[in-house]
Amino acid sequence: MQATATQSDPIISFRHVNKIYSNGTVGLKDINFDIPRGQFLVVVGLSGAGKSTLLRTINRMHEISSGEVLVDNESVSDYKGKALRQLRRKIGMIFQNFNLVKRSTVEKNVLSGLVGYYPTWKCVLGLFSADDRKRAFQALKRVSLTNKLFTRADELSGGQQQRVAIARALMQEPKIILADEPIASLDPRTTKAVMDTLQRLNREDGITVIVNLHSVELAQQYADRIVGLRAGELVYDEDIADVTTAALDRVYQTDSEA
Ligand SMILES: Nc1ncnc2c1ncn2[C@@H]1O[C@H](COP(=O)(O)OP(=O)(O)OP(=O)(O)O)[C@@H](O)[C@H]1O
Repeated sequence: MQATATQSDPIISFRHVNKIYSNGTVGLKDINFDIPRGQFLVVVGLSGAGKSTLLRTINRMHEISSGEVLVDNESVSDYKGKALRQLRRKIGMIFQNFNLVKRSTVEKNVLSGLVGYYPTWKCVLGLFSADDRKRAFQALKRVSLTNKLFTRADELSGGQQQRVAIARALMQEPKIILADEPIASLDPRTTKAVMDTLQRLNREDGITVIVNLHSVELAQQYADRIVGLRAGELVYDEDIADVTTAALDRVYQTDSEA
């Protein structure tokens, strides 16, 4: 079944991907594009354009209706059981609302990134090895938060919580990070800290990063490439060198204006 992927193969490919929700809403419409390894891709579009849906088809948080999503040349729809858990391990996910256990310490939250590696009961009981604790510390070092190891998550600022969420994702040693509006609830200064952290992981560790953003300005600042969705369709796809604000604005036209 496995076609071994080489470095030059795209890490993710969308082939005629359609997603229709059970209530009939079209989430994605014939999406076709490849994402090269190590790219920092930003997805933009109006609210409801399909950005979250697109991201969530990659780790199968959402099932597609037809077409294929390939990760490392393999169709994610074929993954079951252990293979699906392994797929999800190599894909870290960052959410707008951080998804931390607020009453737990930063260290425990970061260690919970190992949930795909340990039996769940071990995670629940907090039975982690000294080596894993060291890894958690290293992950926190990458996001500059080692001084908060034993602080409760709900005592941190939003930006710090998001960096804990990134450290948690790093415990999976991911090849891909999906970030769904990671800075939507942050102020400009903490936004920069979070985006800089994602950029560093992309550049230094070669992690492929895919970020959904509302801000075109931020997209232009951080992306290697920007794709734009409108009503579930891919209507824009440019490398950053070719991005113009005027062309990007068209992504934000409503159907009546388009
Ligand atoms: N579980 C669901 N059931 C039915 N329709 C859904 C579901 N989730 C999303 N949709 C619809 O699919 C379309 C795409 O939604 P999606 O959340 O992917 O957009 P988005 O671009 O991420 O929006 P936002 O920027 O507001 O997060 C929208 O019309 C939305 O209402």
